[in-house]
Amino acid sequence: MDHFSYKNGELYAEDVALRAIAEKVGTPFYCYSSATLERHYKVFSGAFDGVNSLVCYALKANSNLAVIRTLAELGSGADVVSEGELRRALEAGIPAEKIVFSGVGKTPSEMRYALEVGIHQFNVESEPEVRMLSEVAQSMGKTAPITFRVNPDVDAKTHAKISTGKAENKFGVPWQDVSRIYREAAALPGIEIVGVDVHIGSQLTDLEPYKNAFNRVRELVQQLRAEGHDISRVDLGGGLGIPYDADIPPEPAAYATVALEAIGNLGCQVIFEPGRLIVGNAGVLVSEVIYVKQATERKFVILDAAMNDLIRPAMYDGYHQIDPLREDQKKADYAPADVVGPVCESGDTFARQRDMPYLEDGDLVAFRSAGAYGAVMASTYNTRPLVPEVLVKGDQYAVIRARPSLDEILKLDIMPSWQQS
Ligand SMILES: Cc1ncc(COP(=O)(O)O)c(C=O)c1O
Ligand SMILES: N[C@@H](CCCC[NH3+])C(=O)O
Repeated sequence: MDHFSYKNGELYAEDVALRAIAEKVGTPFYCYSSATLERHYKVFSGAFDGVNSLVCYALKANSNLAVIRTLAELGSGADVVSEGELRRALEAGIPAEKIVFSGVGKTPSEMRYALEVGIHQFNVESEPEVRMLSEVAQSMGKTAPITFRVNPDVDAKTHAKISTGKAENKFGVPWQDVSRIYREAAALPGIEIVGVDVHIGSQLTDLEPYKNAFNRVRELVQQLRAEGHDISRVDLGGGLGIPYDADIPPEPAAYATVALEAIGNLGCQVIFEPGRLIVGNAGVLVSEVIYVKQATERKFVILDAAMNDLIRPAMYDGYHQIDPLREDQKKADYAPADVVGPVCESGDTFARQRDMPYLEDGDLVAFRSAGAYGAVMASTYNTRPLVPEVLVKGDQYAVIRARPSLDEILKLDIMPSWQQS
């Protein structure tokens, strides 16, 4: 069931009309549905019922505290990639023992903080990193539980910018060096090896790359055990795609079958790091049409949202369905148009020559599937205030991040002494 649907001729988020939020909060804004967040989390975690598993929601997809809290209340763990995300996870109520720390560039001070709070594990991505982690842990009289993220050199068949499991990508330790790297790490005083980690990319719509990677990991676990390592956890990462356009990604249940066929009977705790799957379709970006410009070659629908608010179309040619809030407009005369924002870049284009319904100045539209990698990737480019976020639950809604004022933005800059009058 879609929690963003038309009722009484208007697009609603659960039981709240998006137009009513727009009137109070102004546009553009992100709006998330608690019911969708809950449903997605439950469908994913439910696919592993009865399995020794831990779902660590990947905060990078959407790290608003209220969103994390919604998932924390359902029992979610967290996958974090910075001290900032780690603090968010803890603040939102996710216990440290359900938090895994990923990323190729963890700094010594981030390591120290994570060791202090006692996270579940570090997913280490290189030899210099494991040596540094050992030193930091030893200096604190602790040992760091680690997996190595291994690079299985498989093609995830997704956009090049979000593919992470090929040998040419910066992620993970090279497959041919894994055995030596585990052996050397096992000898480090501040390190306790607990498992193996893999994450091959994002927005995967095909199970084949997963099958290949997970089967390679299965063999690796058996080999590492034969070499004397105590492997009790396998972290399979995230990456399962969502429907944006015509692609129909596999259901979590089918993904679970592939994962458990490969890893299920190894006697390990199986960890997952889904991001987009949980939050992607739980959010929309609502924007107002500022002008409709008829140029010689084409029609431009100019919105008040721009690439700084939602960068996926500019950065990955990402597709987002754009629907008018008024249902009668959704049914009205379609004609090709470019949908663009006000930022001074040609790349500030959300859709090119897309069949759009008839729209006029002042009309409101919603970008679908904007809950993941939307607000978190927003910037203030062109001195546009960071876009606010709203969370709906039933017939209630709350602003969960406010739009900063221009005064607040200007105050962030500091004039050097020689310029102060
Ligand atoms: C290590 C790691 N885990 C989890 C994720 C979450 O990915 P997704 O949002 O595609 O599920 C990512 C991002 O691709 C990642 O880099
Ligand atoms: N930001 C990307 C996904 C990146 C995944 C990061 N691990 C997107 O919007 O598709």
